[in-house]
Amino acid sequence: MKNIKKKRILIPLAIFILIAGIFFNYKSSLKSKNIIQYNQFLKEVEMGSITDVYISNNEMIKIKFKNSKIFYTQNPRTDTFKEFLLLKGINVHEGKGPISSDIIPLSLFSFFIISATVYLISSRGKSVSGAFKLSTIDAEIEKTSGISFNNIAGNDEAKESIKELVDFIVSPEKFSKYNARMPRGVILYGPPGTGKTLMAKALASEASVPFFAVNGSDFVQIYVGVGAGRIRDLFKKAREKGKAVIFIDEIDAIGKKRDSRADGGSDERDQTLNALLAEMSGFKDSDGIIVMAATNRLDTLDDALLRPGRFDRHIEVGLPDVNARYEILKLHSRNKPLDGNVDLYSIAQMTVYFSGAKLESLINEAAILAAKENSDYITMEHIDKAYGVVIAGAEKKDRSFLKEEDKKITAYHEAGHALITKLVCPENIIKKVTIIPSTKGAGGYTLNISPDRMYQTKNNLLNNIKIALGGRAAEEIIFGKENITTGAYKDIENATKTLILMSKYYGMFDATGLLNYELLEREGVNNSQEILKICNESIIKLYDEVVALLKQNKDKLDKIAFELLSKETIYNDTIDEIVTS
Ligand SMILES: Nc1ncnc2c1ncn2[C@@H]1O[C@H](COP(=O)(O)OP(=O)(O)OP(=O)(O)O)[C@@H](O)[C@H]1O
Ligand SMILES: [Zn+2]
Repeated sequence: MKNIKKKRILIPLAIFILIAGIFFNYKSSLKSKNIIQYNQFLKEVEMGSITDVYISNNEMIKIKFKNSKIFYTQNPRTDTFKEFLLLKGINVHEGKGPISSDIIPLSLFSFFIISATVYLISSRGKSVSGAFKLSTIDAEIEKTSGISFNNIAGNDEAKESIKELVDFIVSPEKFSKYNARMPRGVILYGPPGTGKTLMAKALASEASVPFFAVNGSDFVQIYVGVGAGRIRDLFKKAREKGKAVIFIDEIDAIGKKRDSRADGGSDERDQTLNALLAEMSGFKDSDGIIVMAATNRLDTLDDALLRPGRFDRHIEVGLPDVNARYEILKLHSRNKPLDGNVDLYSIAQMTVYFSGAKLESLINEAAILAAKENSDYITMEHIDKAYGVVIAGAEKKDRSFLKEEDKKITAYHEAGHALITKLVCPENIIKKVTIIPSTKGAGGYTLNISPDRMYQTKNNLLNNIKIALGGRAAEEIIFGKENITTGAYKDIENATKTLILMSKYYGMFDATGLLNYELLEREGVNNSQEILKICNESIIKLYDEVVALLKQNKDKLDKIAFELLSKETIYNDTIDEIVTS
């Protein structure tokens, strides 16, 4: 009896001494090792003399030179440090870095002691609560304090939708009292680096709840059943905390549509997906847990994920337009010494198709260049140089490569849609015209809202076709018949669909009469030539009318295109102003 008591005191004491030993050993090993200044480190990186960097959370990080010598330098703790090194072709290791040989025996010994303690405690009846289970995932609670919606510029609509969720987490009772179904799953979709993670963090932070972040790919490429176990574990952890935001980045890894998967779907993924769906339907509305998932493409996700009660809120997070880029640049240069000659608005203008992440890295790259030169300020020259670095580091498919000419084509194409809308359907409201690509359109898009009607008249339908043709017609007028582009693909598809409906089902053309051609076909009466003829004749006539209309109003077309080129996104009032002037 006495013996055991003694042991209980001895063990923590031993552990304490050991840990202290390791700590001092580590500190003194740092002291005795070579430290180089961060400036010097950057120079060495440029010269290509560094092969490996071990990123950690420590104050100093370890670096390995070509000649295998080990040095330490200050940890810059910037978000893009890793990418910066990778772009320079340096091997980056995350975590603590290789344990130096002098620490290994001590570590082994302390591991032995700790294991023994755990064994002792557990043998006294308490369980180790899955601490060493394979199925646990490192869903650590990430720090979100200090991140608020103010740290996110642009994407106002997405921000508004997410702000609404704060209330659902903070006071779910308010909604459950009315039996209102609380949103459980939210999907944020849009191009990489547009701030999806940032939005999820801001939600957790503003609601003051823990934030659990995992990546979809953490759940695959492991043994069957483990992914599902990890999901259950993640939710268990979150539930233990009460309210929480769970963030699953790259949900595609577990939630891709079956037919689009290269492997035709694996049991492992299905099990993981099922576990996720089961967990999501498992918690009560009043729990105050929200699951957010991020993807670059909504259309690749399995429908099972998107059904009501699951991820039924879909919020688009798009690339910033020029004003949003200006705001993002301001945000990220707030704590940096900018020279007076730096004009952030003109930088915003030259960074079309840049994501927030890319703008952040542009500013950071410029800061590194300034630091290397020991310059007091970050100047426009640094930013120009950094622009080259960021562009060069980007992949080919990246849109920031798009030339000025493409921007002009998109601007005229969208201006054509907008102008025809106002000319043929003045009652329509153009919510937004933009040349920034999104999921709504490959080039840009024109969001046009017609008044609600019970029926569509023949005239309405013909006008819709004209609006669709406005894009191509503008291209032809401005750039010539030989230079029309593939950008009208969707427009032509829509126009064709409408014409087929009008002739085949609605009986709207004299030439094809009041007949339902589908029924005729079923009865063996094949009249598809008639349909083809009327569709083709109609579209030629409509297109000619659209071209004539645009030619008559070419000054307005130019004005709208010009506005689009300078502002990238314009709204109804601007267009009305131009059209009615
Ligand atoms: N709208 C924005 N306002 C301010 N900073 C932004 C914005 N968008 C992106 N950033 C910057 O880019 C970084 C990366 O953004 P984040 O990780 O949130 O993007 P993401 O959409 O989740 O990207 P991914 O799809 O690659 O996961 C942010 O930490 C921030 O510094
Ligand atoms: Zn179009």
